[in-house]
Amino acid sequence: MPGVVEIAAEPRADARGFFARVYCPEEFAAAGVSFTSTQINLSRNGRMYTLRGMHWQDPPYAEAKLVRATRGAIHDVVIDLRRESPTFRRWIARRLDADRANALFIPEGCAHGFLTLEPDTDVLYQMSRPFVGGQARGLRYDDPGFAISWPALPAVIGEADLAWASPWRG
Ligand SMILES: Cc1cn([C@H]2C[C@H](O)[C@@H](COP(=O)(O)OP(=O)(O)O[C@H]3O[C@@H](C)C(=O)[C@@H](O)[C@H]3O)O2)c(=O)[nH]c1=O
Repeated sequence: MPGVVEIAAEPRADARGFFARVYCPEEFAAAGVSFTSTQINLSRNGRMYTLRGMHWQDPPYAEAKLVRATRGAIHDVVIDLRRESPTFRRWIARRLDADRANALFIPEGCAHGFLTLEPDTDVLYQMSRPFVGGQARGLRYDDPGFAISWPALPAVIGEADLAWASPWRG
């Protein structure tokens, strides 16, 4: 999907564990990803199969984000909502886990959501712009127009995420 990039860390392991650089704007730019973060958000998810999504914001509040699990693991999903994109309306999924320290860069114009794959999973987002309330847009994780294949049904999901209009007619 154009502009969506999985970032693999290069952990240097020793007797203590590992060390990995996980965010480097210069290296990202060299790989064609223009991204600097202004805010960092953390969500804690107690139960396995907690679902959050599918979220985005429209211009002028559109956000790019760099997402990772810092504890546990997630099944991370991106839907391309950019009309000019060759993958408009398609979705992709990646497993992100704390042990591998991998991350997904999600550009503006894409919906994002995840399902936790372990209990007590923490998800860290680096955001391209400061949060502006009241601008959240969303569609249902099970919207028939997208038919996302999830590894399990959600055990926990917020009321707001169940209330998005379905099917999405954006
Ligand atoms: C997203 C966000 C929420 N909030 C507030 C609003 C609300 O009171 C509380 C919880 O917000 P939400 O219910 O929207 O949180 P959540 O459902 O976890 O929203 C997140 O979902 C994932 C899938 C994303 O991609 C994120 O960008 C974000 O949209 O935190 C902030 O203060 N800053 C923020 O950046």
